[in-house]
Amino acid sequence: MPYIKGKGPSVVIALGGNALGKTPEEQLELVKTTARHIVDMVGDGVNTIVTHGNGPQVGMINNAFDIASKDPASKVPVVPFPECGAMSQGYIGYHLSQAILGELKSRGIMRSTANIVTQTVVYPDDPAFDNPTKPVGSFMTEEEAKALAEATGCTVKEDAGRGWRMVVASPTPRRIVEFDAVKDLMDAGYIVVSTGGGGVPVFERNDHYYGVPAVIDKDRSAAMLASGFKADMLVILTAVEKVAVNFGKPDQRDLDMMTVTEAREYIAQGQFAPGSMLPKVEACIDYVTKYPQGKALITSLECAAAGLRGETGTVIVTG
Ligand SMILES: Nc1ncnc2c1ncn2[C@@H]1O[C@H](COP(=O)(O)OP(=O)(O)O)[C@@H](O)[C@H]1O
Ligand SMILES: NC(=O)OP(=O)(O)O
Repeated sequence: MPYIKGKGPSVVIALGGNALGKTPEEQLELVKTTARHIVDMVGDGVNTIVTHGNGPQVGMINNAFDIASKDPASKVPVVPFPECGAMSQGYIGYHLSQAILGELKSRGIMRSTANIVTQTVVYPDDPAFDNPTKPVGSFMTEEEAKALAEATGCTVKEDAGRGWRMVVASPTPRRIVEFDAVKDLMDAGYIVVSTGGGGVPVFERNDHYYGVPAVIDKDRSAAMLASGFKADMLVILTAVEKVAVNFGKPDQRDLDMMTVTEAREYIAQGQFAPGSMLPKVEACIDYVTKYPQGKALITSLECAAAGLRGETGTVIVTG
């Protein structure tokens, strides 16, 4: 089916960490595979917005500037955290866009990409600012993490049984500043890479925006975009094909479908790990609650195209 601008179904995709890798070199290689799966999924018929995480990347950029700026000989200035967030969006978007363009071209699909460095309004009184929870940067041992906290004053925490990381506040996204521009580009047929890392968090004061040192959960921002656009689907791509109950236990059971009521029951039972699967399920609940005609899908990058065809993954619907 040839692509007809604005006529196909619409999808907001949220890419997890396994789609990007941890270093620029690794990312440049991994995004080729990511782009193949994205184009398999949305090819020439789907209106698409691609959002992505930035935890490892914003931490890496922040760390590099932090260390360099402490050495007077380097003449590297102090670079604030929101600027690091914007840099992470720019560099990840550049890699993704390059890879998607290459994939489209190799298949003869006449579409293009557009990257938008996006700002997301958050509220100053958000309680998240009193309790940093969002892991950024690379994993460390407990000793390394505590030494970093001692040296820089940052907060460090254990991340879902996988090691220690620096953590920053993760406020609730309230509004995407560039929402209209993203919509116009999507309607014009571009595959839009937007709201990376959830968008750079900003406070809005007297008609101006001010960057905030925090990282928004990208799945929550993706859900807000999807409900705002009344997108037909929110697709959260991570490292597992399906969401499970009793995850990692001998009696693990993979789920094909959950209603919002069932998802809430599983959350109450503690089935989804905070900091990993829980925010994804919550984002899906948020989207289908605000836009009940929508369908949310959680699956792996490899299963993305099959998931969109309804063949696999976990679907979350209203009810
Ligand atoms: N109930 C569950 N079902 C499936 N996966 C789960 C569950 N609880 C925790 N997980 C873990 O959550 C991971 C997804 O979270 P995370 O790695 O933080 O996401 P991202 O892909 O956005 O980086 C899965 O790969 C899986 O290891
Ligand atoms: N911003 C964000 O959610 O990044 P990660 O997915 O890398 O944690």
